[in-house]
Amino acid sequence: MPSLGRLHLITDTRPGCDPLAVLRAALPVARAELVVQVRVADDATDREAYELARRVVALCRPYGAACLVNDRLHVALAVDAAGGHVGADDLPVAAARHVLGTAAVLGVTAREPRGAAEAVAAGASYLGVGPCHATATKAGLPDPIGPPGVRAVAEAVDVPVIAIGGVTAARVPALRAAGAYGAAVVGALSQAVDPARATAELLGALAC
Ligand SMILES: Cc1ncc(COP(=O)(O)OP(=O)(O)O)c(N)n1
Ligand SMILES: Cc1nc(C(=O)O)sc1CCOP(=O)(O)O
Ligand SMILES: [Mg+2]
Repeated sequence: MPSLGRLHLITDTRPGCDPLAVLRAALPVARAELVVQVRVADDATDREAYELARRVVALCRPYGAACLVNDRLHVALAVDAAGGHVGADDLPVAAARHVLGTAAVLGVTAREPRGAAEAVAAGASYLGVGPCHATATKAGLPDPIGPPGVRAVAEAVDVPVIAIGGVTAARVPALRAAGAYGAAVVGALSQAVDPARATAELLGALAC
């Protein structure tokens, strides 16, 4: 697997959001440190997911940034993305690896050490671990695990741990100290007044 970027930007396709504008601001700042995960609403069509992913891949390419597709691995393959991300309601990890092939990046959601180790054994390249903090971006999540929960997973696996859920630049140092390799964000960039500056702040925190 090529080296994984530390800052994962997950597209925010809620009404009023402009994920491509946020991406255009973030890319020149983060370049190959950026991983863009194309995530659309569950009721979005495959065609909508494909069109967004196709644009993201094209924007990322000149910067060497990777594009992953959440849930819909056929879309990842169709747009020649670097890989995908799956969780408990998606294809099982081994099946996802089979679909994507050995060279692809495969992210898997893990919330505790045992599930994390199983995901790695089944083919995960990295783990999305959270929710680290409370978040208004996604409903129905379990209680936040905080930096101690991140540490428990990070100590159980040998793949990069990407902290997710309520991540801000101010919260990154504690997550890094707990063993997180990087962080995935929606609101910290999508809701930022100045997404380029917010990108720089997150990257600065992740570099320490
Ligand atoms: C980096 C990262 N971590 C966790 C998730 C959550 O994935 P999942 O549990 O499959 O939930 P949905 O995002 O599909 O609603 C993620 N997408 N990225
Ligand atoms: C998509 C997603 N998955 C999570 C998980 O814990 O599985 S938290 C989350 C949303 C993260 O958004 P924000 O950075 O705005 O908190
Ligand atoms: Mg999913």
